Amino acid sequence: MRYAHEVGKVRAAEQALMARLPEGALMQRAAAGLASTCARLLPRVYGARVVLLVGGGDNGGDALYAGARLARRGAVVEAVLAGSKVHGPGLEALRSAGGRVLDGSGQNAERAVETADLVIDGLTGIGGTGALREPHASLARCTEYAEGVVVACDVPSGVDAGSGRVDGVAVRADVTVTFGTYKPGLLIDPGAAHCGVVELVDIGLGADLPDPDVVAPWAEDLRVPRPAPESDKYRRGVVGIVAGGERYTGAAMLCVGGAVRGGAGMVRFASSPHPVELVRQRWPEAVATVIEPAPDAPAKVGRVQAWVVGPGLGTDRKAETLVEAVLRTDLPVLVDADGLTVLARRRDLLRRDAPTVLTPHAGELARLLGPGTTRELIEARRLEHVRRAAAELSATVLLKGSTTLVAEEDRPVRVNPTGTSWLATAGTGDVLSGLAGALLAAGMPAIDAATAAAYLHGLAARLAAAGPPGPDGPDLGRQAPISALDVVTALPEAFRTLG
Ligand SMILES: NC(=O)C1=CN([C@@H]2O[C@H](COP(=O)(O)OP(=O)(O)OC[C@H]3O[C@@H](n4cnc5c(N)ncnc54)[C@H](OP(=O)(O)O)[C@@H]3O)[C@@H](O)[C@H]2O)[C@@H](O)CC1
Ligand SMILES: [K+]
Repeated sequence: MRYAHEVGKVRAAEQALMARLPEGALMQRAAAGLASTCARLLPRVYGARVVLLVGGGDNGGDALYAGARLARRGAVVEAVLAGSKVHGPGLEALRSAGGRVLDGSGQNAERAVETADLVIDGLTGIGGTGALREPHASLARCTEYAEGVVVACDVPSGVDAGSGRVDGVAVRADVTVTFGTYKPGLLIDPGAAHCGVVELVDIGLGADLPDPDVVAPWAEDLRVPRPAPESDKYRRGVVGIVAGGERYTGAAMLCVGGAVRGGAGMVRFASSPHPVELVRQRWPEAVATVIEPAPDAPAKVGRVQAWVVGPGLGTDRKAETLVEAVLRTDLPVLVDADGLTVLARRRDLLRRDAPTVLTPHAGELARLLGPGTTRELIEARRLEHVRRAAAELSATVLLKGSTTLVAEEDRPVRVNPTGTSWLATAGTGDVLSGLAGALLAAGMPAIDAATAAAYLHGLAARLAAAGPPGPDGPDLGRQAPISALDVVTALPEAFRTLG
């Protein structure tokens, strides 16, 4: 698991620790970690050309002290100072070690950045707010043309450490060396996409840090239920899916596919005649039943351990009757797609005792949260909105997007680390809801089922997009377009990667 803390909590922990340490000791720990990563990234420190981009705060101080350490090992270190403020003792240390200062305004600085063997970005760290101002923005921009390695100090400048938001220009680092704990913005896009490889340097904050605000699981943190020899199909979990209609059948097919390949002991599918016929043909392992939109519909389907309702269902009165009927059961229910649109006008249906999982994209969440919230606002501040949704809707909320987030009230938000840009294609959401429904039916707690489903779904998409693995595994650098059905097909391979 990678743990991330909000900026305020990082500062509080730093304060507490600093009070027990000699002055400047913490910054020296940070600078030592940064310098040692830089030294590892360079073929040879002696004679290497290193450029420091230095802002006016402590982030610039870290860069200056790290530069001084590299200069003492024989690197040729030049600092470009952004603005008139600078960390005085850090600059003094660099100068004493033989480093020099370049004029930050001219083409000199740009050329130095472009041709250096390594650039350290120390413009802004956790103290950066809003879009980068000049000359920071221009300096950040010229790192795009850097031929050498770009290493961000703590946070790529221009990325909001607390949320991952990027307003305007931000440094795109090859490596980010972060101190003490991850910051949420290093795990959540668009910020996460600017970090490259993130290295965490232990500066001793551990005991002073509270519980994390955000966590990102690794494969080994996820446990999916594995059938024991004595498990029959009922014990493995039966998932009921209410999806599709006479006009839209694809969503139902994909949702059932996600559930079948998601390890459900049995899938019970219920809909109107046409989708039922199609599901029988494509997924003979599912038990498909024609239902009328009536309050007793769930009882007619047979016994299940969890429900999925919504994909391709439509949003009319009939759909509303079915969503209501399913939510009135005392079983875990996952609501997706059209079901969420229905819920936006019937939030009263969310008052229930059994777990409810909602899987909206930003547009659907905007409708659910009501007036004043737009899709754009949610896209820009995903962490804040997924938390708010979990609290206001009393549900486990999985917010889909380039970084999928899973939130439950009073728990750290989970960040999904898998996925690919090719996943943003029609029908993949239906696969996800079927898969998550299967895991819910297997008895996983709602937040774990949603987290594991997002992980497996994103991994299956990556495997499908990368094609058959070569001798070194899947080549993720050469991905191709995929369909939602390809994701279904790749699910078994994704399951095999989990312990
Ligand atoms: N505390 C500790 O013990 C430890 C802290 N550590 C390090 O300190 C870092 C935090 O340092 P910090 O608090 O000084 O803030 P920092 O990230 O340098 O940014 C402030 C500067 O940026 C500027 N600025 C802001 N926004 C801007 C914008 N949009 N565009 C342009 N400029 C902008 C702002 O200017 P101002 O707005 O004040 O004019 C000010 O000059 C942390 O990330 C870690 O690296 C480590 O050494 C471990 C121990
Ligand atoms: K930085």
